Amino acid sequence: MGSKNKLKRFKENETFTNVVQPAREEVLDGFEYKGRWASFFGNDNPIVLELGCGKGEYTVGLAQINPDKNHIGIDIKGARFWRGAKTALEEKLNNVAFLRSQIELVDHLFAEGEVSEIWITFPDPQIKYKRAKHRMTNPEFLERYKKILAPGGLINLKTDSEYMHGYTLGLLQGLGHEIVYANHDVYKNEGAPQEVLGIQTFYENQYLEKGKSITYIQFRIN
Ligand SMILES: C[S@@+](CC[C@H](N)C(=O)[O-])C[C@H]1O[C@@H](n2cnc3c(N)ncnc32)[C@H](O)[C@@H]1O
Repeated sequence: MGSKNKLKRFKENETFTNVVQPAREEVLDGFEYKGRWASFFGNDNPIVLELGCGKGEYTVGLAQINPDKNHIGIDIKGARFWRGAKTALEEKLNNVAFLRSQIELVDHLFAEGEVSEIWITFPDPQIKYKRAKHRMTNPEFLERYKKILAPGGLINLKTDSEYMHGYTLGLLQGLGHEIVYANHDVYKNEGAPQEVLGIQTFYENQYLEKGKSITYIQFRIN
């Protein structure tokens, strides 16, 4: 995408009522919506997050299926989620928001137990050992998710990366967390839920064109 187009999207994001773009300091000093997301949406429906949402396909797709839940896509790249935010406004989906922030700050963005479910869609697997701290299912991230999830809250990981799939399964088993469901090729092996089969992301479509298998894990943190 050209820089002119990006600038246009950044400008438009500022006018979108469903986009929240706090400065890092605001988040660290006591974020206005932490513990108050119900006031943002005007109801206290369950909150579902998509972390590293890119263009926000899951945020919009799940919001269409579940109008009685509030969906928030988080990404640091505003020019990407501009797409999802615009679609949600055009379709008058008032249960959608996009939040521009670092996922590392997620426990500053939401209060304890404020989130009912998390989707992690096609994260960069960060295979190199030095990059492990950025892997979105590493133990530090799981601790952050645990803080903000309500009791029994679910985490969903959908990825093309065999590495990320295997790493996460091994970690969950080792730490004694509950693996609710796992499938290493969702379009081939029967049993994956409709939410997994019926929504495809931008990155997913690229992997599907290359004939890659798509994997899925649903789990709970103990
Ligand atoms: C590989 S892309 C996947 C995007 C989308 N989920 C999809 O499937 O098309 C990963 C996304 O995560 C975002 N991301 C990666 N690390 C992040 C972080 N620490 N905080 C916020 N966003 C992050 C990137 O900006 C990028 O949009």
